[in-house]
Amino acid sequence: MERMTPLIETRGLTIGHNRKPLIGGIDLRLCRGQVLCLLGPNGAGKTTLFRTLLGLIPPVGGEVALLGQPLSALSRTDIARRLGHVPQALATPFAFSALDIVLMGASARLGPFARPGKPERARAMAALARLGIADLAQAEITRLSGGQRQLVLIARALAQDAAAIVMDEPTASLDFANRLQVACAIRALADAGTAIVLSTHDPDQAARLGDAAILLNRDGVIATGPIQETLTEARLTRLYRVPVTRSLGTDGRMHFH
Ligand SMILES: Nc1ncnc2c1ncn2[C@@H]1O[C@H](COP(=O)(O)OP(=O)(O)OP(=O)(O)O)[C@@H](O)[C@H]1O
Repeated sequence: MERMTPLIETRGLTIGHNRKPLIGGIDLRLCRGQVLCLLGPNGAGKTTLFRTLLGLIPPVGGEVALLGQPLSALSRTDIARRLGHVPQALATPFAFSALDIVLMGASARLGPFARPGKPERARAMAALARLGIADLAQAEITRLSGGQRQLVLIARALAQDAAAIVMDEPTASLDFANRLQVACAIRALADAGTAIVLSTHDPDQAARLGDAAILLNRDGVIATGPIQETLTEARLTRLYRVPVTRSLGTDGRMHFH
């Protein structure tokens, strides 16, 4: 029974700010090992949806459940146990080490005054190792490349031991090589069981990484469902309000122009 409980589920969710609805009718269901890609033009409401899923702003209507529990009944620590967060970029001027940053995730379950101990350090190191960056543990975060910093942020979410992670444009500021490396790391996490919701402005990336997609613009939810059926020419044209064509590469993957 537990295996069937979605990690994230929304029912009739309306998101918005200060009780003013932005988008309604959001019905999501995300299970173990799935990657759900959120696509939409600037200002559509992707960050607003993430902040709602994380319990940082209240829904204007409808419900969010994490592992079957209504979000409204969960404390911040309970939410952190269920849902990790990878922001677009790390905004810190401080010379934290990569390990310091990941320890923040590993300590998310501790009380506000508890100090991380051996188990938290072990969890943090294991998360760095899973992303192939254990050798960067002592490196100063300000000296890492954008791609390495993004992997550290993903390791921080992983060290939280949450079953699901939301990622706000995790590859937005990265060059081509770093984008591929981070995308591979994300897919590997999902293949190992983590559920991931990510926003992206790149339909090719969504086609490569995603199992499902949700398309949002100011008109609302344009489509949601399995990736192949959702990323159609007609729907992307409607989403972005420019003509979009879809082709199949020699690798069998969908590409969009
Ligand atoms: N704190 C806020 N208070 C009121 N309105 C806000 C607030 N934050 C965002 N908005 C508005 O909500 C709408 C959706 O913004 P949001 O940041 O969720 O879009 P987005 O899809 O993440 O955009 P982008 O792709 O540019 O990151 C925008 O019109 C924005 O101006």
